[in-house]
Amino acid sequence: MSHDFLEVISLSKNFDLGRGQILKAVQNVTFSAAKGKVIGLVGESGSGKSTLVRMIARLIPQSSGEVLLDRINISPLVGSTFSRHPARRDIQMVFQDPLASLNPRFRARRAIADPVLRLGTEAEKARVDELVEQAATRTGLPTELLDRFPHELSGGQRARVDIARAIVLTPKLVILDEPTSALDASLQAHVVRTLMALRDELDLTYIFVSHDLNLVRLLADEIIVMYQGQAVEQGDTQQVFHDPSNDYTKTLLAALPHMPSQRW
Ligand SMILES: Nc1ncnc2c1ncn2[C@@H]1O[C@H](COP(=O)(O)OP(=O)(O)OP(=O)(O)O)[C@@H](O)[C@H]1O
Repeated sequence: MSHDFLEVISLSKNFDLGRGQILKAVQNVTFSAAKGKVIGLVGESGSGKSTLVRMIARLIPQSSGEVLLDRINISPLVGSTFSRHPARRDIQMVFQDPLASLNPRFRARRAIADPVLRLGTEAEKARVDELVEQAATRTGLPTELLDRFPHELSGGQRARVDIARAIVLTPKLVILDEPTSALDASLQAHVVRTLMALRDELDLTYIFVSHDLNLVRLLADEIIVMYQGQAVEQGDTQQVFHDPSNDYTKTLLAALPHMPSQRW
């Protein structure tokens, strides 16, 4: 039977707010992604995007539902249990603000080496310097910057350190949570081009979380629109943009300035 590389099945998350109040942050979201595809996840603030991707990355447990990566059901594993599982290295996340996610006391070289030292095989650990330099080169970070601390780098360079760290062990799934939102438009375009080149080179699957519908339109093969915890619209990106079925999506799209549908 054919299967998609990533399968998310009816995934839900309830937060107990106390006093009998339950917040349904994510409700029964189902989607799948083939290898090498980019899934764009959009929706307003509070719609459940981060909660959904944090469950997929096994940072938090789901209330119900399943996540399968390459047919392995990883949904029983979370946090430290997942960190010891062989599938852990296959999923990496890139966060919104590298200054917040990078350890200020680690030079870029050490930051990028971190997944190798924690999750790599003995053979990979033995060639950590080579792997770090390869990842830096792949992400367009000049290797002479590897001995700098995060505060000694520009925003674009920090974003590249974060991406290099995510790809150093050549994962299969990379979750990008608003990775370029702290950057200005021209830097954003550079970083996005780098991400697309890496996707092609390493056959990565991306989940790209963004407020920016125009960016998602250019990048994503498929799109999921979240609204109040539910996936209210999902499907082929061009189809969703040309013929949205859901009223909320129609409102979102009507608010967009016209953009040519070029690719990066
Ligand atoms: N640990 C938590 N405890 C209680 N409620 C939470 C928790 N984490 C998130 N929420 C709530 O779940 C809902 C979804 O939040 P989430 O961060 O997933 O949204 P989002 O779409 O990623 O928003 P943003 O674009 O602002 O990052 C929000 O109402 C949020 O307040």
